[in-house]
Amino acid sequence: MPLLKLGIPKGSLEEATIELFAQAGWNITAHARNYYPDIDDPDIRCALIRAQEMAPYVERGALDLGLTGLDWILESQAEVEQICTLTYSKVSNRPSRWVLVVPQDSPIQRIEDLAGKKIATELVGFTKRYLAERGIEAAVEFSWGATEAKVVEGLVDAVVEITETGSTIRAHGLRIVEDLLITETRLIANPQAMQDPSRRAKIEQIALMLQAALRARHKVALKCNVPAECLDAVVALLPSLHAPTVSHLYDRQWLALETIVDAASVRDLVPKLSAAGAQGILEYRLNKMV
Ligand SMILES: Nc1ncnc2c1ncn2[C@@H]1O[C@H](COP(=O)(O)OP(=O)(O)OP(=O)(O)O)[C@@H](O)[C@H]1O
Ligand SMILES: O=P(O)(O)OC[C@H]1O[C@H](OP(=O)(O)OP(=O)(O)O)[C@H](O)[C@@H]1O
Ligand SMILES: [Mg+2]
Repeated sequence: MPLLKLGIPKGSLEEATIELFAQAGWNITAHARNYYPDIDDPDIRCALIRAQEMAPYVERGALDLGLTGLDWILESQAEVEQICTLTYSKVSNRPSRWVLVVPQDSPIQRIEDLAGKKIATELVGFTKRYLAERGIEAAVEFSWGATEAKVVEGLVDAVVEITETGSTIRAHGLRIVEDLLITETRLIANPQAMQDPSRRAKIEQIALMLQAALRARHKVALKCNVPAECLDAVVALLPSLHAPTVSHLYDRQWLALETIVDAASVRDLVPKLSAAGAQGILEYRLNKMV
């Protein structure tokens, strides 16, 4: 098959993306001084590309496939096929938000109060369109970064910035006026590449495995042994969607129970299972969930 040209986002998403590929089954090794990381799949050639430039390169076919944020796909207005959403950011498995922020004591309370004001952002096109759709006339200027500092210094009236954990906004003592966009990582493909059966198959394989790896991060497997007389009480505690597998132990008075649950529910669930008579409770991490 022809080599599939894959763009890995350089910058904020780089580490998290390489980690996700590793969990999905592909080892990518970045090198300090070149932008062509190795990948242990002879069908794929990798390139490190800025998230901001990913969609235009995928649109024109310089890359068949790439990962970038929804924010930069919208900003570039590139025509690419969005294969799937992969909800992870720089440090978490959650989306990030582009927000309008002002100093705590600013008179700006609502987005409409921006009329006649000056705003700095890296996401200029999106912000201009967002304001135009609401009939708000304001000056939007490009910021090369460290954007929060500009509103603190009074260089502009407001900034539109991305926030994930909220720590940068807190550190600058800023106030969020409005959410403009919830963004998460997307897998995007060149439309012609999707017409080619062998590249399409490879893209679908990658999409399936990346989604399976991400899904598994939110779930765990639970195993326990239950005396037969406690089985109904223990099963009643488990979420109904996840019907448990039940098998007999050598001692027929005991049953082994296995199920998949939300990782976040475990700290509440395990004490309840124990109180209902479950013993030898084990929790396993999962690597993939299809
Ligand atoms: N915590 C985060 N901070 C910034 N961007 C993030 C974060 N989490 C995810 N992203 C996504 O990463 C992409 C931006 O990454 P990129 O590395 O190109 O910009 P950057 O983080 O501003 O780079 P730089 O390190 O040069 O400031 C966007 O699609 C954005 O949605
Ligand atoms: O809500 P948080 O988790 O604090 O993350 C958001 C911050 O991270 C990014 O900064 P980056 O590291 O890209 O620096 P930059 O401002 O120079 O682009 C972004 O521009 C915010 O400043
Ligand atoms: Mg930045």
